[in-house]
Amino acid sequence: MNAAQTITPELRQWIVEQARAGVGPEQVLKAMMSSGWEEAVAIQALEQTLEGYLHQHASANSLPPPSRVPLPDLAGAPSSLVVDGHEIKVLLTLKNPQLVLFGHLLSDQECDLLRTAAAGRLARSETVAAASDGSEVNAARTSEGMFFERGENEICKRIEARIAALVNWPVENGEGLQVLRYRPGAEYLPHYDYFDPRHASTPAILQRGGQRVGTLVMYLNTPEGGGGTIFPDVGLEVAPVKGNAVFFAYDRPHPMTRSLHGGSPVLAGEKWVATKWLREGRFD
Ligand SMILES: O=C(O)CCC(=O)C(=O)O
Ligand SMILES: [Fe+2]
Repeated sequence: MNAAQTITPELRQWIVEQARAGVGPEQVLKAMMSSGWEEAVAIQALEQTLEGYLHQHASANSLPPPSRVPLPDLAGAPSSLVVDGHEIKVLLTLKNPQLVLFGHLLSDQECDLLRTAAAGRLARSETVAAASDGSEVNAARTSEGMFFERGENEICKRIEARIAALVNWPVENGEGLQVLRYRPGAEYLPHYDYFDPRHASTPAILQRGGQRVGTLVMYLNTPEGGGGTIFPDVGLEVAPVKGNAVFFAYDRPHPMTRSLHGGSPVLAGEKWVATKWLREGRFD
């Protein structure tokens, strides 16, 4: 850095004032350069000052700090990714929420194998209880479901390895696959998948693997009608198509991630999904 151009407290304050007044960083940069700042020094001043400001703002507003999240490698905007010889289509991406729609993540045969393996073990779905420890049956969630242990059988192992490679996240940080079946009329009202920091049961849940930071919902069949996965904050509805999967990541347990989502009511036929939740740390 040019020793003659130091970032004084006055300069920092001026930069923060510009940000508060809604002046874009490009304009601030332009103003700094026209008053004699070298571009590289000005950019550094801007970045350092605004980063510090954002952190202070976050802690003052009790925002949890961000964590690393699982993400596919989409450098070069590929139309497909090959994972272990299996070609997965990239059909749609969103930045906020961080979301990717994959095509053909599972083969028809893999979908059928998972459904068959799960069918005999389905029970009415539960959600985390709001007040006490443990879980409870909830009117917001009218599906039936079951959990496999991680690595429980060959089909789980194969799919878990594919997911880990696809989103660059250790297999050990994944929960066991969950399979859900929705009959006509069944739905899952909009919710967040992270554990609510305000719930009494959350600290105990977080001891095993930390927060959830990503979700992959895989469609195991194509319902005749309804059953899309909705993201109300951005007005997105993902059509449930056998073998496709929607992935979304959330870097902190906060609505600012826009990761609110739900399963809209099935109108005709059944809807089957397998959900994979990814934790910050090892889920042992
Ligand atoms: O069924 C869906 O489309 C969404 C499922 C879901 O949100 C979940 O399993 O957490
Ligand atoms: Fe969910």
